[in-house]
Amino acid sequence: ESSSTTESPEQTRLKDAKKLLNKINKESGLWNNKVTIASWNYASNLTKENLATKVNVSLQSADYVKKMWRQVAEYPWQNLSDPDLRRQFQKLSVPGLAVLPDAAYEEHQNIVSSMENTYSTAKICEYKNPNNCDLALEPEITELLANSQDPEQLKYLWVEWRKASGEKVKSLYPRYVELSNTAAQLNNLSNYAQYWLKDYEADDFPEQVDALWQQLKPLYLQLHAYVRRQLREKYGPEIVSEDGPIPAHLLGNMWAQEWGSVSKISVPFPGKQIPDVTARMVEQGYNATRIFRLAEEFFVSLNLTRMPDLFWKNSILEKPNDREIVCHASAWDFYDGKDFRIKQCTRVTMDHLLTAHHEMGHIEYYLQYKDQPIVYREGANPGFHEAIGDVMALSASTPGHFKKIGLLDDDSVDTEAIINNLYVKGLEKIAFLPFAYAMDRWRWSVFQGKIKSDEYNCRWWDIAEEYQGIEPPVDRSEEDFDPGAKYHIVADVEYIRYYVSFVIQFQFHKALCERAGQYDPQNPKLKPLHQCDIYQSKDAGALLGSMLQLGSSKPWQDAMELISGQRVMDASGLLEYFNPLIEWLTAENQKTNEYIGWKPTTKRCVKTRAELIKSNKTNSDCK
Ligand SMILES: C[C@H](N[C@H](C(=O)O)[C@@H]1CCCN1C(=O)[C@@H](N)CC(=O)O)C(=O)N1CCC[C@H]1C(=O)O
Ligand SMILES: [Zn+2]
Repeated sequence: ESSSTTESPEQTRLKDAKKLLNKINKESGLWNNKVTIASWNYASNLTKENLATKVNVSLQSADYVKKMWRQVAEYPWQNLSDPDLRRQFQKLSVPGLAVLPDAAYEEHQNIVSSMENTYSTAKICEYKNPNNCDLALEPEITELLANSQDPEQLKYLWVEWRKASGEKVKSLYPRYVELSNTAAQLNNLSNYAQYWLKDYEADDFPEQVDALWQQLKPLYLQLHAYVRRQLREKYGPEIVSEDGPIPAHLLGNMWAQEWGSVSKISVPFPGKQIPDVTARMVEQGYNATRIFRLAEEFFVSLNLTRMPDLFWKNSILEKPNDREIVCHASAWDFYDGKDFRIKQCTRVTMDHLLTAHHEMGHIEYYLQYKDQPIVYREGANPGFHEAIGDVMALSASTPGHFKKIGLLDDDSVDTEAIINNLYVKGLEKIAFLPFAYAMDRWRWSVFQGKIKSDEYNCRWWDIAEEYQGIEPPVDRSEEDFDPGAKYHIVADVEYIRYYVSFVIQFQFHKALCERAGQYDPQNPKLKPLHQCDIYQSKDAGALLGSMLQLGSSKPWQDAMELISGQRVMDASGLLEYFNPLIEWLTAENQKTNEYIGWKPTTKRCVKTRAELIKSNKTNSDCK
């Protein structure tokens, strides 16, 4: 008999398309879950067996992805009338590394796992004590680097870590680059840099990033000049020059990516309180669970979703003492709408309290978009995912909030206290920008073939000097591989997402503060942006939640408009937040007639170490 509904051909096509997408969504959800479980098992117990299982499951999943990819390629989805269905098919048509031929995919998996394993298990000997060679990056080396004020010890830690990590993976990197680029080309993209940049849905995204840097660089130059002076007064002009780059080992962080540790020797008004709550956390008996419960309480106060029971059951919040794991903190989505975890070798410090908020921001995003199709269970762009936890921390780490939760006594907001607070925040947020930019400026050039494998290290230092104004504590050569001393390089994780996050998190902060009634754009002086705390604002939580629920179902420009009313990244939030600090630093640098910027480094980067030894010998001869 004739069909009861007079379905148009287009309606039939849409129905078929939805059926296909539902099938793929179910299957890919199951495969993602299996792969994530195997990856978690390896990352939380670095054994050969767990690696074999992880690679094996990844290969099986890749077989499914290739089949699905061919099915999508043969399906006429491009002219479907429904833009949302087209967007889902578009994302499915660029599945990533899994479309490499099996042998190549297995090799890529093994190379990245091997580099990450080397990094995660690397140990060095204690300074001046070759009997103890059991120092790991977390917590030992990180804490020594943050707290030591012995430049020779700092230099030792900086050099030894690079020998034990980057140098060890140097030989693997060219093949990783080659395989990654092959995978990109199979995805119809010219190279792996293009593959990473596709998630930002803007052909001019590198230009957008550079435009923001041009706007923010003046802030960085003022902070850099002031910190260089403080370090020169501390360590002397022999080590810290008046107008050159800053020696990287003195900045309290293995990669000079955030300089919070130097606040104690350089804060503008030493008599005034610094909002470093580490001591109070230790005094009050904080432990890992209490740190994460505190972070959770902030999200719940906004009426966002609390952590599921499974989160507390399955997460690893402390470094185990019976096995090797990847200690670098991370958040995990198991794609079943129920299982979400954090793995963090938590220490009782303010830095780890902020990291806990960062990681939980990822979990909250996973929870908010858990009912989206699998292809949309991502950030609006990767920078959005990195920003959420930090936005919470911008409120949770104000002196006013710390006082509210009993971690700080003096939350005075006189000018000097404000400058101190903004200085500590600036060492975390402003110092980070050129580091994050440099990370992918180097990698984009490597993937685009502009940096060859025989110049990896010296070009890395050219870029670090150009953007960060830092120099290595000792001469370097192409026998070193300093990029490989940073987690995201060995773990195949794109980094411009953090640069984007550190700009847009202030855009989000400003929008949420306004929605919370904590900030008036007509009268910003009433409650300055840097004192805003959105804690317990259900209105702010509702606005944020509505953006998070989108996942990547809409272009990020739509998500940005929903939360902030703008459709672009805009540094004005960051500039307004730090304005009092920049004015103070500029005036201070003028007073001391500080050289703003840096002249070329005198440190060398050459082909071989032999060249350095030879030239050092000739130098000492002629002295
Ligand atoms: C400490 C933090 N660890 C990452 C993060 O949380 O982003 C981990 C490792 C790489 C990706 N990742 C994840 O957890 C993802 N699964 C989250 C997601 O994409 O869903 C980190 O690396 N940070 C924090 C600020 C600067 C940077 C650094 O420390 O250099
Ligand atoms: Zn993150």
